[in-house]
Amino acid sequence: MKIALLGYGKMGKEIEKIALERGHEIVLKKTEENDFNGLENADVAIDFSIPTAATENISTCFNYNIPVVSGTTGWLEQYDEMVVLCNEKNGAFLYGSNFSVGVNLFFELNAYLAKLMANIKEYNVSMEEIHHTQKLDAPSGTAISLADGIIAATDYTNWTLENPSENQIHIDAKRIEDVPGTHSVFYKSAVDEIEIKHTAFSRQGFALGAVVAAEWIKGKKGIFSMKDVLNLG
Ligand SMILES: NC(=O)C1=CN([C@@H]2O[C@H](COP(=O)(O)OP(=O)(O)OC[C@H]3O[C@@H](n4cnc5c(N)ncnc54)[C@H](OP(=O)(O)O)[C@@H]3O)[C@@H](O)[C@H]2O)C=CC1
Ligand SMILES: O=C(O)C1=N[C@H](C(=O)O)C[C@H](O)C1
Repeated sequence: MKIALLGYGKMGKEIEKIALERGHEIVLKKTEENDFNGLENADVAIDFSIPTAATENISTCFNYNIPVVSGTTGWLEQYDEMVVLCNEKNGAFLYGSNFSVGVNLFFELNAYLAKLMANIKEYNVSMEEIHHTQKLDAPSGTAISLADGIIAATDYTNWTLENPSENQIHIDAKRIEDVPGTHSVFYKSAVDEIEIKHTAFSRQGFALGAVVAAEWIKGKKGIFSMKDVLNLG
């Protein structure tokens, strides 16, 4: 398969390594410095760029009729716009705040726990995410997905990075050198605490998941998520 990499930083390079190992070819390495030359030859594009570049990258793929998998975080207020555009162009689009199998299972566990806790008012929920110091967005896309999972099942209405009111989920976003990504969800009462936690040891799991998603989306049309790729229902 011919792959266009939109973003060739820490993730782009890790994805390249895994894509080559799986027999794919890289036809474009897009950064801030170059243009989309080569995108026309791709079977699929993988966008891991920066928040301000994601929508241009994704919409350009729709214009070229190339299926696109995006893992870039920090641009989600424009997600609905991209969905409309994808449908207008009869394209294929898959966004994932986190492509690792482990985190996608963690999303399911989080949703299940939130459902269990929905009517148990003794517990307050909060979250922590820890990432490397180069990360541009806070909270992480993964933390937002986890918060959305809790909001869907409980009386919590939104998340905040500081001073939560009663119906807000507090997310503590920490930046520590070289941490690939750690997410925890806490339910605390006066007498105890339940914690669920996912720790990434490297970027390998994110990158493998993105390549598997790219292999999966080739030849498809529509809007997808990692739930579809991993058959999580
Ligand atoms: N969904 C997931 O599983 C994961 C998502 N991420 C997300 O992926 C994104 C990238 O992360 P990471 O690789 O660590 O970041 P890096 O900062 O290491 O890389 C970003 C890359 O984007 C490039 N870039 C800048 N402008 C453009 C543009 N206009 N078009 C295309 N590329 C551009 C940069 O180019 P230049 O070098 O020229 O500046 C650089 O190559 C982030 O949003 C991060 O949150 C990260 C890990 C996992
Ligand atoms: O920027 C990162 O590095 C990561 N970003 C994603 C996010 O914002 O959730 C996924 C992962 O945690 C690493």
